[in-house]
Amino acid sequence: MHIFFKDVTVRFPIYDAKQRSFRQTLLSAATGGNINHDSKITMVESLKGINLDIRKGDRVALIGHNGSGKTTLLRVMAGVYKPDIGHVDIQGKVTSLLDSQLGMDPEATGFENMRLRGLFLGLKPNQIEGKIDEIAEFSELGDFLNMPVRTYSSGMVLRLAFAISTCIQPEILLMDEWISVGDESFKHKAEKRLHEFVDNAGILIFASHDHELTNRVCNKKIHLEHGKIINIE
Ligand SMILES: Nc1ncnc2c1ncn2[C@@H]1O[C@H](COP(=O)(O)OP(=O)(O)OP(=O)(O)O)[C@@H](O)[C@H]1O
Repeated sequence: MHIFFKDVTVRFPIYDAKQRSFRQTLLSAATGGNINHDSKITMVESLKGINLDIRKGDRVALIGHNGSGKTTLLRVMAGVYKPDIGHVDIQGKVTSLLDSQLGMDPEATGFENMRLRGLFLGLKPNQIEGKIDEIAEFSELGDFLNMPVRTYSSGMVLRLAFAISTCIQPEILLMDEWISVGDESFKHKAEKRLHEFVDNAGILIFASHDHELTNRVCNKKIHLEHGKIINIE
């Protein structure tokens, strides 16, 4: 089990308002699309030459100011973005809590979503049935589990997503700053479950602005600034 990054760079093209305007698109179509604005495309480099070697048992905090590249890095690990330059090698099954709505059907109930996400996580239907009670209990959502997920608050969706995603032992768990969401008692419960997960030796990657929390949970801190790693401690 490992996460290995070699000189990873991720870029996003930024289109200015002029290029995006309807009039410009029409004009471009009317001239056979010959007006080329490529030279005006600005690229933002979200990650610049990132090198990482993360191994089994590592609990890693990604630390940095807004826009330093934490989310982009997590999304590359989750396979959402491919590097424009460089190479990524991930050994192990990645479970991501980056976007709790991802893989949830808002029209389906909490119970139905447990089954859906369970399948998505690679569980067999009978394995999922065996976990339903535990997930329901952990989520503390009670009767809401019979209601469509669109009626949930964002904290409730997160509880459900966390309960489902951690009902199996994930190998690599990616999280955004979700832990600050939810009430105190749920936070403690979630943290206890995370400790159990880490004790069973997986990899945890965690973006956070909360120093006290990262000191308690993580054994490695990666400091990012303007898309670059400035320090690993
Ligand atoms: N899809 C995108 N299109 C264009 N630029 C992007 C995109 N995603 C990220 N960026 C840019 O990349 C940089 C890093 O963003 P990222 O979201 O990774 O930062 P972050 O450290 O997670 O910030 P925060 O703490 O605010 O969540 C920022 O300058 C951002 O504007």
